[in-house]
Amino acid sequence: MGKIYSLNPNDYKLLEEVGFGASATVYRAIYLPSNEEVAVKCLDLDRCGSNLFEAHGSDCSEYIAEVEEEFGSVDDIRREAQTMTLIDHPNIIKAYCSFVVDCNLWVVMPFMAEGSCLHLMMIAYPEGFEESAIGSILKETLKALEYLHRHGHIHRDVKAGNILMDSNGEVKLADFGVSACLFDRGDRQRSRNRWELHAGTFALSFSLTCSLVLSICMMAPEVLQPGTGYDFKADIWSFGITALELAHGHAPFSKYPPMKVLLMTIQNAPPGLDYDRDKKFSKSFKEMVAMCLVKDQTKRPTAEKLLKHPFFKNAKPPELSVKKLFADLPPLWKRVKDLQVKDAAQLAFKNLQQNKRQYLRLDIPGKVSPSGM
Ligand SMILES: Nc1ncnc2c1ncn2[C@@H]1O[C@H](COP(=O)(O)OP(=O)(O)OP(=O)(O)O)[C@@H](O)[C@H]1O
Repeated sequence: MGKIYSLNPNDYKLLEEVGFGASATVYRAIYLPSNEEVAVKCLDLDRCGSNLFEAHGSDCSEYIAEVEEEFGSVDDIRREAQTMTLIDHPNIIKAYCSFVVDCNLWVVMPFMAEGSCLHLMMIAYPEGFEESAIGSILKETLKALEYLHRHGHIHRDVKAGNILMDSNGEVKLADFGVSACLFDRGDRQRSRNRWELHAGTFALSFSLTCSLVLSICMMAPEVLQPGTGYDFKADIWSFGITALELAHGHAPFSKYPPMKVLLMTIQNAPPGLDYDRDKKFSKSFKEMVAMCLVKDQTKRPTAEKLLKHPFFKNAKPPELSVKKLFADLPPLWKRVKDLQVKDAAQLAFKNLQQNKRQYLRLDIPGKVSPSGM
């Protein structure tokens, strides 16, 4: 029997913010009864797809009733949270417990002291990691996918931002906010499918965490195309894109607007590692990525088969190749704070540029035209 965690929010002392996503903020926290370090993911239900909460002010019961009517019962959501607690694999973040606090869902999980691969690249490796670290990170992630697929789950959000690392080099796949159970039947699956809008919008789905999926760069062509079914092979595509993300520091097409990414994913040849430009990477790595990024999903390998590829057979244990990535860096909360400051500065600069453009376009009294007229 695993350890039991209390469902009383007062038993958790929230400390620094260590991550933020489309729908959640993640805190380092102390579980007071045992003085244990944990992570608490606070999902803001207000940011989950609709703005129902705004319409109801602070009346949470009315809000939850409306959520139930729209998306299925909150009991279903709780049941799915239970499934998360049953998942048991060394490369998958397990939820210890979850409960509703006001209009937030709190998910308590192990604290991964080095945060996500995405944050690490943003702070220290803007051009991506070296191949030996990539091999270890991908192998651990693939073991997690093999387990999930074997148990009938599709993760649906495989990306560098969902691969977490601990200070001993351990790697775990996180975020089941958008995972779906292949064995799901009936109303719950139907209500979820109602929220899967394809081409023309972002692929958007509602499940346990009401997550809004904006990770369009990672999505397989069949996921983005209306009317095409998809299965666990969609994770293999995202896994290939994640490999490129780790190799270059960003996903292919990430600088384009979502609609363009959607069209490029459907119409263009699949992205990959370039034999000339990516000289520093081995042939075996390039081949492995090319196997994942095949447009015809039936031709992509299963996770089980991919694990047998020579690229993974030769991968180093993560405590050798991953641990050294963060050897000289400040603690996670400090890195996250630095990123937030950088983001705010970039936003301020963008606004300034926009105001300048507006000023040059508008006929503002007292404005001196560039020609001096
Ligand atoms: N257990 C954990 N330990 C340490 N950091 C974590 C943990 N879980 C999440 N984080 C950090 O918080 C960030 C956001 O978490 P998460 O991806 O779960 O939120 P989200 O709202 O679902 O994001 P998105 O929808 O963009 O994927 C992660 O990228 C990671 O940096």
